Amino acid sequence: MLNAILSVALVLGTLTAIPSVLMAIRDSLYSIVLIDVLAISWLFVLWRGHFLSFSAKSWNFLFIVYGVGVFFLFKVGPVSQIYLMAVPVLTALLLGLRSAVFVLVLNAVTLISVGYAFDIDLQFDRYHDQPFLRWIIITLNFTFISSVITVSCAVLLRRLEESLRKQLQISLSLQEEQNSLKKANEELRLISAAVENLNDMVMITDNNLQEDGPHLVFVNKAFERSTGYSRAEAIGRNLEMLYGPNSDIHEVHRIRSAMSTRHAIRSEIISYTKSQEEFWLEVDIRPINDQQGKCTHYVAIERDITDRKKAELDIYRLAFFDVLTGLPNRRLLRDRMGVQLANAQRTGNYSAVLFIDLDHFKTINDARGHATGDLLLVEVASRLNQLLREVDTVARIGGDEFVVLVDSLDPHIEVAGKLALTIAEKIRHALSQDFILNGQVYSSSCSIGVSLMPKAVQKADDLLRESDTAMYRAKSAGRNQIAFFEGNMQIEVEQRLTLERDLAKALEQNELQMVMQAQVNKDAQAVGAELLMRWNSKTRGMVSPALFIPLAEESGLIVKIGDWVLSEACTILKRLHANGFQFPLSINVSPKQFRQKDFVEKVRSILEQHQVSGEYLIFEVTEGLFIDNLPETISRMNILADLGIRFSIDDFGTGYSSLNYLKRLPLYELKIDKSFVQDVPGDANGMAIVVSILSMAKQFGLKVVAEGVETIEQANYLIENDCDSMQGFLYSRPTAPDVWIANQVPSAA
Ligand SMILES: Nc1nc2c(ncn2[C@@H]2O[C@H](COP(=O)(O)OP(=O)(O)OP(=O)(O)O)[C@@H](O)[C@H]2O)c(=O)[nH]1
Repeated sequence: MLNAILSVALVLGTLTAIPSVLMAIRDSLYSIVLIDVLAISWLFVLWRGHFLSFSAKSWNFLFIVYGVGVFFLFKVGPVSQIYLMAVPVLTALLLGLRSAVFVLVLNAVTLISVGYAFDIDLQFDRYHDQPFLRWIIITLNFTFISSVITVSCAVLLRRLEESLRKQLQISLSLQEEQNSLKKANEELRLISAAVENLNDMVMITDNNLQEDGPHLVFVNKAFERSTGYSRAEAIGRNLEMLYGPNSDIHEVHRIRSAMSTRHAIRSEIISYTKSQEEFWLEVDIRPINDQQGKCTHYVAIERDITDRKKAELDIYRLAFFDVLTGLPNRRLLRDRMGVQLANAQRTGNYSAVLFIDLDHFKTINDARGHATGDLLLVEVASRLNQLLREVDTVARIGGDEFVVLVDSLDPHIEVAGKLALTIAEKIRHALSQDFILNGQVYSSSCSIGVSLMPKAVQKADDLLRESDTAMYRAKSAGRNQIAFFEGNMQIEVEQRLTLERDLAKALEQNELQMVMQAQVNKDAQAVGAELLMRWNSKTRGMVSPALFIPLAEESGLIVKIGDWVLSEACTILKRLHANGFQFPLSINVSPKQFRQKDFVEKVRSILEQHQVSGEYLIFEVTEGLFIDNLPETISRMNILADLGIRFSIDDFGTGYSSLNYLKRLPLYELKIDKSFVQDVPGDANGMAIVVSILSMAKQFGLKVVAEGVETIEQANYLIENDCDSMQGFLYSRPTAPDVWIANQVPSAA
């Protein structure tokens, strides 16, 4: 600022000085010329010189103006006051009010002292007689105006300065804000570029948990790449758009509940792409809060972990499953045994461990090669899996060794042992059926060791050892056997085994025979008869059918026995016909026999062989036949019905009891079980059952035979209610056909 004032003063001073100097020269006023030149030169030196400080320069400049003013006071008079007035104003401008006051005082002193002392003429025409008063008035007036102008200037300057400072501050803070805004913008640009190009999926949702919210407000490129949804398709939809049928519902609930309570959550969940392909996602969801701590959004960072999950699964499979058969291996078996043992100890229910080892497996390996041996092992695994329930475990623990874990059999050890034996029998039977491997037939068998749990202080390894020991016992007893670790159970097994062997022999040695029990109408005339089997063993005497028939079913002997029964029935029929009895014979057909693949063919060939029409045969089947594969059963029944064979449901009302199948089956007759017949006419429940069976049979157009009729009251009740025929001790005991015929001859003839 000072230099600007100096340059203005220099230019204007020079311009003012030129005419002044010329006129002074003309009037020979050389002192004025000298002062003008001196002042302009000094000004020039000050303007150019950089050796003085600001205040020194300012005081020099002020001194020049003051000096010129005082000089003009002497020489010129009135014009000097303008110079003198300029000095305090400039002082206020350059050095502040305090210095300006000093200059004002200096001016006043100069005016009064110089003016009064040298009686300077200032065109003030009054008080010439009182020169001191005159100079006081001049000085006061001058000082007054000069002070007002100086102070005004100083105040103005200060205000200006203050406002300038404020403006400077404002502009500084604006600058700062602009800088931080710029920085924030830059940061934002970088962050959004990073988020956009992240390999992880980033999804941001609003915080609307009502309706179908929260809704997506942002998804990055990785999301579009991984899911196949475009940004436009995803925005506005729910975060759960990625979940599907195999997403764990518990995890979905866990995520929902964390979001509803504004908590962060991490989860792993199966998700779906737009084209419904499954993939695993690791999900990390966090709430985003504003400055007041209120949740405004959620950010979800999700990563495709399908490969990791697959690797985990592969590792798990390798660690816990047998590669060849896919069955659990020894490690998983031991785990499950541990769990089962704990359960058994808690519930008191007995379970069983069956240790199965194939007999002479080495021979197949040696004769047909390892690959065929492997095929056999796979086939064995599949048969075992088919036989057992899902809750049971089938494991392969080495070479040709399999272990079956059967859960919760019964709270009583004897019952549990019997059940375990039945299962072991089923397995032994299943594995002794021929295997077809690569088109060739192989026969095999197995030895089974059984151990029951829990026993005191028993561990998984103890159980395995026990069943293994039992298995070796079965091997040493000749293979294709079952052995129990528990001694008392072993006795049962042996009894059963000998009974089974004796039964097989009984068939060969003609120890089995058929007896006949007539079925009569209301007039006590035979309209049919049921053939019943008897076993008169040479060594055991009469063996109860209740004992040997279930055994025959479990061991599979029932099929052979069934064929024999059919043949026998044909022979008996022919004998009856020859003696003039034209009624049909009922025989029992077990589900196992009925389900044999070649059953229909066998029936056809036996009928042909004996030259007997199917019309004279009634197959009594139980309701259990209709539980599995009903369509196949119906079609087989229809084929047999085409041969003339009729079907009767034995023990009706005691089993499956679904009326649905009655409509769909080619049935001829229902047999009321003797347990209901024995209750009539005394028991209200029994009567209700019998009456309802009779009326239902009528509705379906079926005949009814009542079994186990022993008293005349029972017979009368049944006749009164229109029962077609009766069978029981009241009319005849089961008798050998020849004896029956002989007894009937007089009346039949
Ligand atoms: N094919 C095939 N064979 C195997 C496998 N693992 C073990 N083996 C063979 O299985 C056979 C097991 O034989 P053993 O159980 O000891 O004897 P075995 O011939 O079955 O006779 P017994 O058990 O005494 O009736 C051995 O020959 C092993 O080499 C496998 O994964 N695949």
